[in-house]
Amino acid sequence: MTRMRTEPDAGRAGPWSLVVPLKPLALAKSRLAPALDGTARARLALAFAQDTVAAALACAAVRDVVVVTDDARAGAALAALGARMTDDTPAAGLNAALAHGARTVRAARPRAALAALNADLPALRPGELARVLAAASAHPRAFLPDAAGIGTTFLSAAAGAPFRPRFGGASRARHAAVGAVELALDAVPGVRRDVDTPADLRAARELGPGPHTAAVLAALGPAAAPAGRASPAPPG
Ligand SMILES: Nc1nc2c(ncn2[C@@H]2O[C@H](COP(=O)(O)OP(=O)(O)OP(=O)(O)O)[C@@H](O)[C@H]2O)c(=O)[nH]1
Ligand SMILES: C=C(OP(=O)(O)O)C(=O)O
Repeated sequence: MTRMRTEPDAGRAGPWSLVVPLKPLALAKSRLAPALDGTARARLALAFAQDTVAAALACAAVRDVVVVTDDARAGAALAALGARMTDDTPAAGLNAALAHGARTVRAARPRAALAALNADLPALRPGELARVLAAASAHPRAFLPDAAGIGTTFLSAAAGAPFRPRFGGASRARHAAVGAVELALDAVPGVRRDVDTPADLRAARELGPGPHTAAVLAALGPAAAPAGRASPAPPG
């Protein structure tokens, strides 16, 4: 059964609907296990999602953010920021979750401009996301590779274009193979910096994570991400 909240963001000016997938927190971020126990991983997974969603909602080009998740605690925390929630498709995986989120958006607005954005971008800045969305507007379908250059953190389908998510592992090549245009943008490191491994977490800390992640890292202490600063991300 799908639950949708009322639209707290109805009336926002931006054209883009973002679809943000989020696994149940207890299962998320398993590749951080070498550095962090399950409780810490769940806290960080939620903080990453909060910083991602807060930055997305602060971007003027964004009309609304739809989070696809079965996690009630995460859903409540992200709804409190102004995101809309929809349930996951049971055990069908990431691309099915994204397709479901896209259908949910387009059920109400069939030609809506859509973009998938990973929930693990703790150093996302609204200004960087605005540059990515502006560049994506020039193409029916576009994507941004992750910081490692192997995966994808952002995939768009402009108004009326089909949404063809092929996330998971080496998705950069798959998104190119299905005809999405790779965006060649400098200076959007926060949009590309997904956090999968302890090294990624250190890199995000050096970029400057948002306030939710910074607070969790401070509480976890230096062992969580030894190098770099933990101050909140500056605006823009
Ligand atoms: N709704 C939903 N989101 C998913 C699913 N699988 C992955 N995601 C989300 O997709 C994004 C990218 O996933 P991963 O980088 O693999 O994140 P993860 O699964 O938490 O990390 P690992 O456990 O290390 O693989 C994150 O925002 C995940 O929460 C799924 O089956 N359903
Ligand atoms: C989901 C992806 O990869 P990862 O799980 O490595 O973040 C991806 O980049 O498509």
